[in-house]
Amino acid sequence: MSAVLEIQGLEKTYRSRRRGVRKALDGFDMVVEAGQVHGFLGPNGSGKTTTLRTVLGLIKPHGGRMTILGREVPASLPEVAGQVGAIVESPQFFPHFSARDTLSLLADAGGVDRIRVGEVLELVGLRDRAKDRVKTYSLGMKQRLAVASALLKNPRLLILDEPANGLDPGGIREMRSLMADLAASGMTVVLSSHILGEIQLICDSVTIISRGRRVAHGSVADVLASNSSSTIRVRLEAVSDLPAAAQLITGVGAHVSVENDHLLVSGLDRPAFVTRVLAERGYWVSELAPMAADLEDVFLQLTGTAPVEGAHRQVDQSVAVGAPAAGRWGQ
Ligand SMILES: Nc1ncnc2c1ncn2[C@@H]1O[C@H](COP(=O)(O)OP(=O)(O)OP(=O)(O)O)[C@@H](O)[C@H]1O
Repeated sequence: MSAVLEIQGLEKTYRSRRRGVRKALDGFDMVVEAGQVHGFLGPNGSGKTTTLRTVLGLIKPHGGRMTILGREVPASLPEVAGQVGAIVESPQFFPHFSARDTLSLLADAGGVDRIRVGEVLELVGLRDRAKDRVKTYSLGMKQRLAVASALLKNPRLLILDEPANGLDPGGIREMRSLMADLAASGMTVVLSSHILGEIQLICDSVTIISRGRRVAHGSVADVLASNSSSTIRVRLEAVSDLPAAAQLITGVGAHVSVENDHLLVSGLDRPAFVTRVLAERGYWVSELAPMAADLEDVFLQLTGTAPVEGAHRQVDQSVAVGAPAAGRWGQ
């Protein structure tokens, strides 16, 4: 596999008289392989938009290296720009234009054959409303139009900031299948989103950013596996035996919590040991199951943004958890 987008050690510091100095990107790394749908995740204010805007040459970084399709950017942006489609922050459209007029105008300006307008309208599901004025569109329909405009050039790399924003459940599902179709056609898609269940369904790989640094990356399966705790759920044939069983397991060095109808056990190298310890004392295990973490669990854990009872987390309050990855090119 070859990388379509590589970022190494990206630095960006914002300075303003009122808010002082704010380090938005602090040595950030990211690698996106060809043909993948790559999820870019992070809490509010963690640096996602700054990264995407920097990649697109809209913001000047203070350090680091970036390549798109193997070419250094921003220096080579003029050469690669024709192969990159992007929506970063909701684009504004003329409210009195129809979707077809809007896309025709953009096609003409970008030297794209007008035949492509009909194709992208079909792809994003706007064909039947293409002649209506944009001002009559719902938020989700405007979002579809934005995606259509990014697809006009049939780009090799498509970058979408929150593409599912404002879409209804049916629209989200359609967006998911559109992403899958685009990736199947060879396009590489990078999408930032806060809808983690959706990312888990759509994406082949992810990068998680927290406080301007990468805290996890890789295939969704690997990120889940390497960040899942080794907690196992233990059920017994008799619920009334749970407290005594908990004591026994604690006695062999595991950490145990007693839940309603099961135990949660962690800190054991060999989970099957639980079965033996309990069986020896006549307690019969009816279930021994590893607890599967989902992307939301991992995200909350890595970014330190899980809700805390009685506290109102402030946007900059994510905790730097875990060291940033080594960040060599091509990793
Ligand atoms: N123009 C700017 N001037 C000063 N600070 C800025 C500017 N743009 C962004 N920041 C700050 O940089 C940090 C990163 O912001 P950024 O918009 O990249 O986050 P984000 O991950 O895209 O957040 P969200 O999920 O809320 O869109 C934040 O603390 C933000 O306040």
